[in-house]
Amino acid sequence: MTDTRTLLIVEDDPGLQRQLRWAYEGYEVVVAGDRAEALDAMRAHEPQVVTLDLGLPPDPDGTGEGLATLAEILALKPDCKVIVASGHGARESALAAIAGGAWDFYQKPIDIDQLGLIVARAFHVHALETENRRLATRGGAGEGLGGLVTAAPEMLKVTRTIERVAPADITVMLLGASGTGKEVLARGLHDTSRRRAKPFVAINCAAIPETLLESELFGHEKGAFTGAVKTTPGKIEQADGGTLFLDEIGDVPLALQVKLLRFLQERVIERVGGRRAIPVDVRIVCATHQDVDAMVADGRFREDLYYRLAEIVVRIPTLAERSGDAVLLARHFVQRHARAAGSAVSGLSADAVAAVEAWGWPGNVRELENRTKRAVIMAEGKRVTAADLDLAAPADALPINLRAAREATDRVTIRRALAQSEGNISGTARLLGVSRPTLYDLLKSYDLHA
Ligand SMILES: Nc1ncnc2c1ncn2[C@@H]1O[C@H](COP(=O)(O)OP(=O)(O)OP(=O)(O)O)[C@@H](O)[C@H]1O
Repeated sequence: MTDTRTLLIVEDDPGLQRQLRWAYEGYEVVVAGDRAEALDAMRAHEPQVVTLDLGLPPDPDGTGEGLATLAEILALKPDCKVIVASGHGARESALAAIAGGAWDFYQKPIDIDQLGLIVARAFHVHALETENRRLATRGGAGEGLGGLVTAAPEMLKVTRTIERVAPADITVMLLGASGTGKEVLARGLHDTSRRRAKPFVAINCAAIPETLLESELFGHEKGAFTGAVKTTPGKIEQADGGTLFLDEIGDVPLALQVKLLRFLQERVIERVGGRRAIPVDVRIVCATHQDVDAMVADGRFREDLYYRLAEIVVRIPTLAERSGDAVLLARHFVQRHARAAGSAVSGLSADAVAAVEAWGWPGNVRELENRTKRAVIMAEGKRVTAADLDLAAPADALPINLRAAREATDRVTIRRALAQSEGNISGTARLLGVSRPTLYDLLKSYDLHA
């Protein structure tokens, strides 16, 4: 971990190199003359900000070499802010550079003061972004709507939509893969609506045999069929005044779809075996992991019912599509399950974080929850490891440089030693063969806690 602000200047003109090297105060300035030197400097110095001349040898009059250098810099260090200098065909090359991930551009000839302002702003933005990432991975984001945990912009957009539609009595259809949190969102919607004091009733239409689904939904009168020993209100009636969540709506058979449609049009139900029309006031939220559009197209789902149910359609991203959420949720579940199990496990090891980030999460949040629950029981140390989560270590990509590799190893080793000595500093220092002050320095610089 370094707090040094390092600026890499990629410029092939020796005169300009000299001028720029001494132009800025407060940064460690490194200069490179071509692509190879620039990449070496990236690995050696890890600059936060780069100024890049697009006209580099062997193509000093074009932009090809500069753009290729830009791509390689960003592949090594995606958070790096690259400011490109364009001389020739300024507009087109600037646009190409921005499309290629450059943060900003300026036009040659260079105005040192103006460029200085752009560079200073780039450092400022980089520092802010780093801090935000640090807070997010520390678990800075809290629980929101219905106990939902997220810090991902993709998911925050969904929760904002839910909050916006909650007060109106419109029907909402949630589309998303299994385990993405459709029921959590439906409950969140109910809790935010004016119906919150009334019941929230959920029914999974796929989990109930077709023959029983009708009476589950609409209820039945005593003697309506063999085994109907007493009159029983259905889920729709139970939800009166509140919200009915129809999960896996795509699994409702066509015959029952007709009855559901009639209820939505007339807002009255008839129990199985009954003759009385009973008025019911419910708000319907439904969900499915199936492609309802395709089901409507080939006649497996009634189009008229679809339009009644889907006044608003909300698509829920998979866990893999929510940037940063897998680690955030893993931390959340580890804490929750550890508390519930009375376990001393308090977090994730570095290899667990890497494995959670690399995993594709085909079973979404439910899979993550199940794995962390099991891992909390399996964990031997204070932190859950990748092995506890039963996740293979991610493929070995070469880290940016030896220093980064050492830091990763240091972190893992320090965490293990801390776990073994149960957070005792003297014990950990002894295990690691370093003095207490050295250990304190390491903990501070790696932002680790005993
Ligand atoms: N963002 C989240 N924050 C906290 N817990 C979550 C989140 N998303 C899902 N969960 C938890 O994950 C589990 C699965 O969520 P949920 O049942 O809502 O998914 P679903 O999409 O309705 O799944 P299915 O379609 O299989 O019924 C639940 O235990 C839920 O509490």
